[in-house]
Amino acid sequence: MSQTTEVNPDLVMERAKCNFNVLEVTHLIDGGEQNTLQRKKIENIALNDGAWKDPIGEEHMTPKEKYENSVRKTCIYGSIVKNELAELSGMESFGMNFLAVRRTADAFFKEVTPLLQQFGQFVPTILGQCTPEQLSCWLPKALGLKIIGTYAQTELGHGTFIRGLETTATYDPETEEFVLHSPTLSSYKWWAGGLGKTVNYCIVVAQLYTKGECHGTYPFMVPIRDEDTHMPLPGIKVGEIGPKMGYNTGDNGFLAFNNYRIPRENMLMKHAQVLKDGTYVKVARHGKLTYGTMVFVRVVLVSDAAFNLAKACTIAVRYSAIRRQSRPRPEEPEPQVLDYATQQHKLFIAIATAHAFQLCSVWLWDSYNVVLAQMKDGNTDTLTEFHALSSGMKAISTSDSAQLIEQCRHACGGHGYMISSGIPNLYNYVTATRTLEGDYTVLLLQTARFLVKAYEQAEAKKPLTPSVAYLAHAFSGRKTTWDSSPDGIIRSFQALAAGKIAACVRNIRKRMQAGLSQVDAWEMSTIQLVAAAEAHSRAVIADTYRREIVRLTANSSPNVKAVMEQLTILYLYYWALERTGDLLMYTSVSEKDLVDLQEAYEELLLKIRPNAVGLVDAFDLRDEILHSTLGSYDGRVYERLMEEALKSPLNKEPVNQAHFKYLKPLIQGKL
Ligand SMILES: CCCCCCCCCC/C=C\CCCCCCCC(=O)SCCNC(=O)CCNC(=O)[C@H](O)C(C)(C)COP(=O)(O)OP(=O)(O)OC[C@H]1O[C@@H](n2cnc3c(N)ncnc32)[C@H](O)[C@@H]1OP(=O)(O)O
Ligand SMILES: Cc1cc2nc3c(=O)[nH]c(=O)nc-3n(C[C@H](O)[C@H](O)[C@H](O)COP(=O)(O)OP(=O)(O)OC[C@H]3O[C@@H](n4cnc5c(N)ncnc54)[C@H](O)[C@@H]3O)c2cc1C
Repeated sequence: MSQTTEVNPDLVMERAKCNFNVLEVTHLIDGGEQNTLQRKKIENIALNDGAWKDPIGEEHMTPKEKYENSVRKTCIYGSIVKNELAELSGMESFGMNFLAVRRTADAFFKEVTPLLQQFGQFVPTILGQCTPEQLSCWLPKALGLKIIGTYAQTELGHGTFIRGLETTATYDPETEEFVLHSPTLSSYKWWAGGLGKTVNYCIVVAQLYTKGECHGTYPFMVPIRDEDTHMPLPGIKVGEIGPKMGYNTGDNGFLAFNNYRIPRENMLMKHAQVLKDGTYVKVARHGKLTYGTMVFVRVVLVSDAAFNLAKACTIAVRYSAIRRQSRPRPEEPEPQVLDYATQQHKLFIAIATAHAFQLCSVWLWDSYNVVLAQMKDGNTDTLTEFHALSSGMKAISTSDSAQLIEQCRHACGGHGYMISSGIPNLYNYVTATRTLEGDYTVLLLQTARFLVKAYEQAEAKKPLTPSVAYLAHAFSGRKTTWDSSPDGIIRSFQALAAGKIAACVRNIRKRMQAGLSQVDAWEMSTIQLVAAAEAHSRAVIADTYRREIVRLTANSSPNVKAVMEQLTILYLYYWALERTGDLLMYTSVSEKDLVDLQEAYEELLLKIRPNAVGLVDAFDLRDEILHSTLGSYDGRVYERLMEEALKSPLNKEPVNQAHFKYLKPLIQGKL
């Protein structure tokens, strides 16, 4: 942890007040002491020589300078973490090295590296979609950065509806090549990260045509720029899409093909093949295995949501400890804003949520590895449930994380609005993750498809998979009895998810009986279906968080156990209070129970308050990674804000020329 000599006295006081061993919680979050040591080792290698520093503040650079600076730092960073990147050669290796690379990358890039997609999607797609021969050809090149690539699926006209993509890959048996073509403006590839200027290769998702028949979308490895001159190859039109809310150093791009030819071997053929004569051979047992990269990235994004939220609450809690405002008791000094109950209400749920998502992401990752292992043995039975689960968790974690990061900004008042606070960049990054890799609503509707089918299984008394086992109790005809214990609240969350799914099924059936088609009845019910999928995903998250904390703290010291338990219960109370209407509908909760719950919630905030700074210190986020004037370990907030203000190019001269050119003539009435 970085410590400067002078630490703000309020933070010194807060750290003295903390009653648990901060390092023990850090180990818990990292998944064990060895992981913490390994992470710190990589952080030291990547950060200690200051290579992440910018010549001038990135926010003062032009877009072109920002991009070039980001490429410069990518090359430095890539050479520093070369060994760790090379280890990403198996999807199972999403361990501490991957997470440490992810964390340290944020010291180098306030927005993103143009090579994000090289490791976020290009390498994972090679790993998941290639035959062994293709893998041995492309993986070493991609991992060794001999080729730089991205993943171009989305088009100007379609992102969500993959089956609607228009780019075509038509097999020509005469030359044993695929001809890639963009027939319309809406078929232009759009969005792929790094495509604008950086990459020379691209995995392109296109509609496969052979022998006059369309076989759906498949990925193709496509060289788009000359490996020597980096010029776009003939038949390729490529460029950058322009300024965005965030990701501005990521050169997202567009791409179009004019009857562009690639060898037959460049179709990624793990799940289907086109033989030399043009015969199409389907290998995969499950129709959606070509969507595998998306499933992988959705799992990664849950961990990313946790990490970014941890950063935001570290900033906001440390700042709230040093910020003093208002004088409710005239005889006393102004309190730290962290002492206001409303401030605690804004912030402590953010800490608890960061823990919840972190633990869920590890659990989801382990479950994913089980699914992958089964698929290696040819068994795809669990993929459907996993797709529903990962879709729901990705949707909720990215959306909640973005909302809570914004709440952290509110908690920092005016200074939170400064770019130098670090929060705006965090928000701009995370809010995009709600959309990319599958939009929030769209993914929850995928979860809902699975839930409706699971409900029908339960109704028919057929066996249920673990994440929906609670549906077996949905047919008792009685409201679930309210019980404010943690297990009782989780049962209530499951009851309201079950109630909402049942209501959806009833509505769909009613509408179909009234003459609507299945598609129309489903469409009319989608508002409720999204709510049901949200309730289900929240029940899974609450249950997983609680179970994992109980398991992980079984041998913890008493105070660590206590504070971890308090956060878990806070999470449960918070969401119960957010959903009082639903609880009244689907459980026996009474008005008095809810009044008691609100009171218990407020008391819990008071109990957590002395440990708040210790809790965010336990995330162990180095100042270099936080990039925040408000959130540094030493709490020298005002000094840092002033230092940053003086870096503004407008402060380089006492009077700006605009005064003489425009204002003075206006003042003198000469305009
Ligand atoms: C040197 C520097 C180093 C720096 C290192 C840094 C390292 C950092 C690492 C960073 C990590 C991550 C960064 C990631 C950045 C990501 C950027 C974003 C990239 C993108 O956005 S890429 C584009 C993503 N696009 C999407 O997600 C599209 C969303 N749409 C879909 O997923 C689907 O099309 C759909 C909406 C789900 C519907 O598809 P479709 O119409 O074909 O299917 P149906 O609705 O008809 O359903 C049929 C049937 O299939 C089931 N199903 C659907 N999808 C799946 C699936 N994926 N798996 C399994 N089953 C699936 C569905 O449930 C139906 O089943 P049923 O018939 O009901 O039984
Ligand atoms: C920063 C960023 C980086 C990206 N990087 C990449 C990349 O590297 N490669 C790549 O291929 N793509 C990339 N994308 C694209 C991204 O995957 C898509 O934008 C995303 O999947 C959403 O699709 P869309 O834009 O088509 O939204 P749309 O589907 O057009 O969504 C518009 C609205 O319609 C709603 N909607 C759509 N379909 C339905 C439905 N069936 N039912 C109900 N509502 C619906 C949505 O909920 C949303 O409210 C990136 C996007 C962003 C923002």
